Amino acid sequence: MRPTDVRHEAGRDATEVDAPSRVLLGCVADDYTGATDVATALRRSGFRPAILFGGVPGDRSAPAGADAVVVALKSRTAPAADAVAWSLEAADWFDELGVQRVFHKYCSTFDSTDSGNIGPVTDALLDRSGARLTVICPGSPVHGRTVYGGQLFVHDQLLSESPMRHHPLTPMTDSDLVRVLGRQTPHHVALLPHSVVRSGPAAVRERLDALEADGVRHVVTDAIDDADLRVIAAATQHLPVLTGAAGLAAALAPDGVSAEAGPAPGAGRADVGLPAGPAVVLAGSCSRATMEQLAYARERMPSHRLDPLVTPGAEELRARATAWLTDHLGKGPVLLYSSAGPEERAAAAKVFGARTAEVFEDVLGDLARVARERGAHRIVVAGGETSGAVIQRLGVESALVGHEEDPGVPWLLTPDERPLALLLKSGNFGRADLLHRAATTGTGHP
Ligand SMILES: Nc1ncnc2c1ncn2[C@@H]1O[C@H](COP(=O)(O)OP(=O)(O)OP(=O)(O)O)[C@@H](O)[C@H]1O
Ligand SMILES: O=C(O)[C@@H](O)C(=O)CO
Repeated sequence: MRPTDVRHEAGRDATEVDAPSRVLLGCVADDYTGATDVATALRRSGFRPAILFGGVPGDRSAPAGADAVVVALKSRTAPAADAVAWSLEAADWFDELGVQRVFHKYCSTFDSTDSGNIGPVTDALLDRSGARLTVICPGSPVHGRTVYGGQLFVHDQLLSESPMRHHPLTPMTDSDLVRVLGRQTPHHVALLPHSVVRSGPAAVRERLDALEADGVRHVVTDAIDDADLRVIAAATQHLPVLTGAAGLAAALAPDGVSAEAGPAPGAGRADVGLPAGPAVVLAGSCSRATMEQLAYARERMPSHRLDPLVTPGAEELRARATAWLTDHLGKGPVLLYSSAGPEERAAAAKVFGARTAEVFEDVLGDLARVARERGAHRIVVAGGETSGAVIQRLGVESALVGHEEDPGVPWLLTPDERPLALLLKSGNFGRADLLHRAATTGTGHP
């Protein structure tokens, strides 16, 4: 399967014929659920995005019919040098496609560590473009992420007070983004305060120019609602590199001029048909929303927990889960999960040590492969890293972006004769019934 053998169009009916189109925007996303989140935001704002998993496609050609391409990487927790190299490779490809703007998509909760990777990747993209300044804009009101005074809020909590402080891979214990990014880059970081954003695009542009003249490279932008993001989008049309989360992407506009007006009503809303057939939910996310969704789903569908205390070896864990899956698949939607709270995670770490996350990702990825081989038509995954492992193991290179099941969580359809429907859910996204709903809607199962 080559990405160009299929149509990657996202905003139209899947039977329409693609006309060649110019790729206006290249987006490099640091994880797979983040890539689907930004692709669906672009779709909402009127773009026709294509999503490419794992890096630049082998034949380097433009996906047919797309005017935005999203390269999904699994680079959020990779060594910084790898994250930089993969992102630059994507940027080189964007150049070949004639792309004029690059968007670096990272998590709306700024998931990163002091060694990267938001700072190093942004610096590398800026160096390459020759631009001297960009914005750092994780605010994404649709997901409850706002920035005020440079402090990142998750709904009504500071980031450092939110459950993100317990994240297994990127615990976020500081809400001050100027400070957080300042530890990831040797360059000058400054704040664009909300009072300036509220003054409109001309005031923002004037402040950005002044900050650039002062040698500032990274400008953390306050944004508390979509109107703020539209102002920022309108004021940064001259910048070749933008960075942020889906909120800013949704404020961009394909024609580059209507950013302040917002998307056309109904843009990108058409539903895609989902294939019928066995459905599997695989969860590795330990985030709060996922835990609530698991509690809801466990009461309504058969489930199996990957529990290292019951099977204290990776192969034993895999074998038991595989046997359970093959026994239950086909009788109705099933759920397999490793997700656990802080205490159970500490217990898991005693069994698997530094390899804990890797073991769960590996086993869940393998279960996806087994499910697909045994006829699953629908795979729902919770967690960005977990989604990366699943997509890699399934060998999926590209997908059509369909309608959103919940905000930021679109259906993806593989361009196969026997399409696979995938729902890659960011850890903290979705309503409590999302996993169950996604596994059952239209399957004839309650
Ligand atoms: N019981 C467990 N103990 C320790 N680590 C676990 C356990 N279960 C899963 N993990 C690991 O925790 C990590 C969760 O990250 P993942 O990105 O999948 O979810 P998330 O951070 O909630 O999602 P997102 O990145 O979309 O917000 C994975 O690497 C997973 O393997
Ligand atoms: O921005 C977000 O919160 C998500 O798209 C994400 O990146 C989760 O991994």
